[in-house]
Amino acid sequence: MSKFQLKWGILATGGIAETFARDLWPNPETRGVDDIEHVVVAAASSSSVERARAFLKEVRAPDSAKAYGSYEQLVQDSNVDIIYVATPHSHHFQNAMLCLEAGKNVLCEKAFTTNAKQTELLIKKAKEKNLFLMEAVWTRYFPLSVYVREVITSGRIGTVYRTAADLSYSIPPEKTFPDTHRMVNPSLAGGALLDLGIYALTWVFQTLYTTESDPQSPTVISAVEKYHLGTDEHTTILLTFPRPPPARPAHGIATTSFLVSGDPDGKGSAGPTIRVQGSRGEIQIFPPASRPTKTRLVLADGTVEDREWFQPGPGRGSGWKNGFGGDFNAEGEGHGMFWEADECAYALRDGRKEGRFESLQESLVIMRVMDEVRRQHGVEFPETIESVEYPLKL
Ligand SMILES: NC(=O)C1=CN([C@@H]2O[C@H](COP(=O)(O)OP(=O)(O)OC[C@H]3O[C@@H](n4cnc5c(N)ncnc54)[C@H](OP(=O)(O)O)[C@@H]3O)[C@@H](O)[C@H]2O)C=CC1
Ligand SMILES: O=C1OC[C@@H](O)[C@H](O)[C@H]1O
Repeated sequence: MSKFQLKWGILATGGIAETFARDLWPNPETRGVDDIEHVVVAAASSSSVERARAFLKEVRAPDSAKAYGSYEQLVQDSNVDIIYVATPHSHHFQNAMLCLEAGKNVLCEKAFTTNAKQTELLIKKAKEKNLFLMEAVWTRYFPLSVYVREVITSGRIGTVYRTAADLSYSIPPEKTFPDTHRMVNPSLAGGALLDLGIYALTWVFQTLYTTESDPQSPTVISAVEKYHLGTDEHTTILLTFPRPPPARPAHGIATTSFLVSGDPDGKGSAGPTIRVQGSRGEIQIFPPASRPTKTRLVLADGTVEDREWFQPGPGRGSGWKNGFGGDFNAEGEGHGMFWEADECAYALRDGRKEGRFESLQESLVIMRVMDEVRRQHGVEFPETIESVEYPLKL
């Protein structure tokens, strides 16, 4: 059987670009996928062509892969099918628009853009150009997430009325990050919400929003503590999802923080970081919410089902370059970014323009929720990165 080969261009050469590109290297058959394959054919760095070249070597791209010293050159490469955008949040709109304008399909890192208006414009451009566009919320594509959604749609836990989800790390920003770092810097659209909170929102949405036949935007109430730079460091969001009567509304509680940890000992001893609660039981997901590997189903009839979700390898994941995440994969374990890459390959092979497990509409609604949280607390970014003007030099 001939395999569909997806040719990737990597835009940026930072921490997650490296992790993602490494995950493209293992043979998909190691995860039971035998009809597609990935190859990195090009990478671009905004700093230098040498950096792009070194990156290609680090991620074991073929010798034929092209290195570019600018993103503008990368998008002109006719051998590239799809571009993975891995710059800071602040730059996603400009970078993804550059790719779409040049006729390239795009997988863009989370958070999709700085604000919802920018996301709207990307969606419009992708539609106009008939291109594939997807926010890289990798967690949605894990077999674990597929299982959780199936537990819900099968009715095993009854009607789901509440999801509480958290992604928090005890990383006091003043001790962990220089003010210029993308995690805290307003000029790079930093803060807990866009970086980590989006995973808590992902779990709330993929359990309360996508399962509804007629999904509606939730109402938003929030509490935010700000870091001295004005970005958020400790955020709690309460969402109410309306449902057509006689069903009752569902509540989502999404929390994120740099001040406390959802997994203090790093072993899940503190318990689940996500609880999806229905009228007949609940499904629990253990930390971290971005890359969980353990679930527990607890039903009112006494059933308890524990499952482990190994990320098949080989592969090596890397955490944040500044060291607080570190390498957290055992040898022989993949990082798990290949599932979203596989989704892109299937979409391009089959002519789909969106990912199956998060529609562009849903990405947009989540961006609107984050806009609303920021609006409620005056969390503002510089005008240039909130701008919907394109092109704009940042
Ligand atoms: N899915 C996941 O698990 C993760 C996702 N992410 C997401 O990936 C994105 C990037 O994060 P991460 O890789 O950790 O960030 P890094 O800071 O490690 O890398 C960002 C890269 O973007 C490029 N870049 C372009 N312009 C700028 C600029 N003005 N300032 C800084 N970098 C710039 C640089 O590469 P170059 O010069 O070579 O172009 C840089 O190396 C974010 O959207 C983040 O939320 C991050 C971590 C995990
Ligand atoms: O996307 C992410 O997931 C895991 C976190 O470690 C990281 O900060 C974030 O960007």
